[in-house]
Amino acid sequence: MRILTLNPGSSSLKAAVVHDGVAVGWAAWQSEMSRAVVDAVERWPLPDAVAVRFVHGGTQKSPVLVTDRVVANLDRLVPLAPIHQPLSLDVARQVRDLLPGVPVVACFDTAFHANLPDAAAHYPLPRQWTRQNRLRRYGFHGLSVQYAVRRTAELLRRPVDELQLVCAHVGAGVSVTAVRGGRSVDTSMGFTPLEGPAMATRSGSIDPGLLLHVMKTAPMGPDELADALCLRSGLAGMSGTSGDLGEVRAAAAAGNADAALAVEVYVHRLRREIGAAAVSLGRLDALVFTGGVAHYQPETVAEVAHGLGVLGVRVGELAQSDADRVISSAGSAVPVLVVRAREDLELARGAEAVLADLGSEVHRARTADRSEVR
Ligand SMILES: Nc1ncnc2c1ncn2[C@@H]1O[C@H](COP(=O)(O)OP(=O)(O)O)[C@@H](O)[C@H]1O
Ligand SMILES: CC(=O)OP(=O)(O)O
Ligand SMILES: [Mg+2]
Repeated sequence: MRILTLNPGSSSLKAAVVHDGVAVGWAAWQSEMSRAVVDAVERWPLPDAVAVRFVHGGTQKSPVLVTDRVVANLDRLVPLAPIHQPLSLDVARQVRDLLPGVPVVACFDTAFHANLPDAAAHYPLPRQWTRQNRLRRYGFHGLSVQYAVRRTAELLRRPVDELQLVCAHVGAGVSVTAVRGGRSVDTSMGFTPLEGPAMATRSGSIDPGLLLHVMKTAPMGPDELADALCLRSGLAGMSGTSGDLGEVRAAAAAGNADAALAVEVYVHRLRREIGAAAVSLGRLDALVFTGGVAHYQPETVAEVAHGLGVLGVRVGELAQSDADRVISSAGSAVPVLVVRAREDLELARGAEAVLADLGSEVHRARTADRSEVR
């Protein structure tokens, strides 16, 4: 079965064709996103189905076939993922128009975290707010984490059920998840993908009291505030350069003190979240890094890992490599791995599962029809 996978992230749109579980074509767009879907559809032969990544699926626990009703429901979640959800909706709408008759499946980042323990899922806020607004930690990057966990189990030759690990997804968005026996038990992103470590252009967690102070001293509307926290903060906001860590590092090396501080804060906050995730587990069997930064910028992974001796982590010098691998030194009490983010494979699995369910529903309906006739 050929699945076209479309993964709109905050800094790129990635497409892949996955044939019977194996990726056979890739493409990525960092700009001109409006042309990206047309390009992707024209580039490869007609697929059996299309899978689209949606970061927010609310309380949805598994992928679903995209219908007009599903689109309307996902549209309501736009305010909870303002820099991702509109793009995914746009991609799904375009692909349905361009490929009528080809099933489109929505796969959700949030699904992997749908069964978080209560203590991790709840915010200590007034009960009425929580009920009225369905406030909870949804968690994101679930498709990436789910793949990284499976790949880690393969590389360590251990069953997923037995592994307790921390997975840091370090891309334009950054999150840290604690996974016990293949299930998410805590994660740094929350009600929206704004909580947690500092990110490319997102602030990550900040003191809510600080926001109250800013709102009093320099009043602004919710849209302006959202713009500042989602697009003008993080590495970009602190350094005054860009959200790309490679560029911020280059600016720091050229003597830009703001850029140097931005990298320090970024690394510090990521370590802090890894420590917090580790204590949500009974023991730490592995620490896994995935995402664009983990893949392309090993110096950042090494720098983060060097500060994690308290967790029994030891990592030496690292070179860039395309291979998924264990990067910890021989004496490390905890294996550390870098695994390429493969949301494409997870998206294809989701689409295949939905199509298989639809196939068996049709089969059940036909069998029921026949027995009624008899
Ligand atoms: N070819 C590359 N060389 C160096 N760094 C890269 C490269 N590609 C991606 N990155 C790093 O990864 C980040 C994007 O990560 P990614 O996981 O692809 O983001 P997203 O999926 O959110 O768009 C970039 O900001 C950059 O820091
Ligand atoms: C959830 C999220 O932040 O995704 P991305 O890193 O792809 O922007
Ligand atoms: Mg991404």
